[in-house]
Amino acid sequence: MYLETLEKSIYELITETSTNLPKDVRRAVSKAKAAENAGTRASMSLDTITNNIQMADDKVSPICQDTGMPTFKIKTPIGVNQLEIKAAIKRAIVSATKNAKLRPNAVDSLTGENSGDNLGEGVPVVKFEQWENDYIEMKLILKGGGCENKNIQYSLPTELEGIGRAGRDLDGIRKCILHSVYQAQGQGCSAGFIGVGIGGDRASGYDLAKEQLFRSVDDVNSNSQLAELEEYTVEKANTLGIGTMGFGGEATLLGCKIGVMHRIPASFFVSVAYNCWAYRRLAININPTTGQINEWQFQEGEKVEFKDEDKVDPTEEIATNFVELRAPVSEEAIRKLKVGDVVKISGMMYTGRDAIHKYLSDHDAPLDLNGQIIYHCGPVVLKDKEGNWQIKAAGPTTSIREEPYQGDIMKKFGIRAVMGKGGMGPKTLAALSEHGGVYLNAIGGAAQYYANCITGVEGVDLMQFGLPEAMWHLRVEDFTAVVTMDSHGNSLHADVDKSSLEKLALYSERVYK
Ligand SMILES: O=C(O)C[C@H](O)C(=O)O
Ligand code: SF4
Repeated sequence: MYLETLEKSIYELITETSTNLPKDVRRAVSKAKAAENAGTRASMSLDTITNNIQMADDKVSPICQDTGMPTFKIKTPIGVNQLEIKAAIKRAIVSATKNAKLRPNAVDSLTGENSGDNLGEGVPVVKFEQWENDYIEMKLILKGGGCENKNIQYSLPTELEGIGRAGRDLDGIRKCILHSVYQAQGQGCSAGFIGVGIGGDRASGYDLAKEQLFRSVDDVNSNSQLAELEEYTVEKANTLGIGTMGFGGEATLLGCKIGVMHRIPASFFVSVAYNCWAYRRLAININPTTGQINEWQFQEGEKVEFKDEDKVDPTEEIATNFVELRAPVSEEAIRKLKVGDVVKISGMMYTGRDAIHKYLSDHDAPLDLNGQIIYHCGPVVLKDKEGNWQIKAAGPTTSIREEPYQGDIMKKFGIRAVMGKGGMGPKTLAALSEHGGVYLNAIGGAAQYYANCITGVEGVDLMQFGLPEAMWHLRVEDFTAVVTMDSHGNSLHADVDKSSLEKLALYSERVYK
């Protein structure tokens, strides 16, 4: 009975973490929204984000389609069987995946094969400790890949772009932390949160950084020097002008938590774990005799509900330069689009992410892509009772990973628009000019919001790459995104990068003597 109840408790923890954003995070997002100027792209993005948070909660569906690397940190009283707990975690993971609370995310690194059930070598991550308390504490974080890719580790002393030399002292640490926010730009779905680990070695430094992500957004560091640095970082990072999704704006960083540990003389690491706004982490206290949940953590304070009064139609706000797009799109129509335009797509689009881009670079496409729109997305899908595919969550993925392939593929197949998040680099920008194409930025993490714009799945190709990586043929209606790179050589991402680097340089002067 204990084991059954324990599995049920863990299943509940997974479901809540994936679908119901913690109260402290909601308050931080709500505060950011209040600080953003109405009518801007940043405030439109935050509206989409808050709508999405509410939809995920109401439907008990994933907030973001990337349900991340499930990471459990557990403390047990002496005598509790940890092997049984690990086995129960695995069973709960398999059921949560089956019920589309988690996307199948475990991929064999050598063969590329998706295990389909979120189990694999080293997945999930489960770490145990013992303690003297008489209950089990189980913490879970679902940290997605896009923000994980923006983690950074500095080895001091070092020379940093924009902000200059970072020495082996508190001021050098300060510079690394500010630089970490700059280098993430919008790619980790800003506005984000950072956990920082000072000291340790490369592995324990990152562990310490990630441990900080389990602190409450509103707590105050017990080390007064670090408390000051946390506050300083949030204040200054929000002057960099990166903004939500890197569109520019006031809200760039919603929280900074710093931990410190000893190091060995030759090493001095500052490790930064970046977490997107979809900051999914919760914890439960479990009765070790019954397996029942005694208490949920992160429950202090008000739960902000993002209800109807907040639901602004994003297209209404910036209606002046809003454009309808329906594939196949002509070169002429694409060349009319400019950075800043908001498009509303209806009709067909096709998903393609890492495996598809590599495949298309040396194979034919499974269908005619001339004039079509490619969406960088790995959705959560579920087959219904009639055997039809249902899209359960479908936000964009980080596009920059496709930079080596994108331009060539657009030209090879006549693709006119690619959509994802975080922007792309100079090679794609040049191809957009040459060929007549645009890059569209969708709001990262808004997986429920976008799933709602998908009216049907009309086919799927290349299933051998696994569900998230397959090419899904999606019929959509009023799917909204912003043109952030156009066919005239303009890139909002390049502009925001440049201006935020200039602002970062303003913090080169020593602050800590
Ligand atoms: O894998 C995904 O769907 C998204 C990923 O978390 C990303 O941010 O790029
Ligand atoms: S898509 Fe964005 S919100 Fe979702 S896991 Fe990746 S970084 Fe986070």
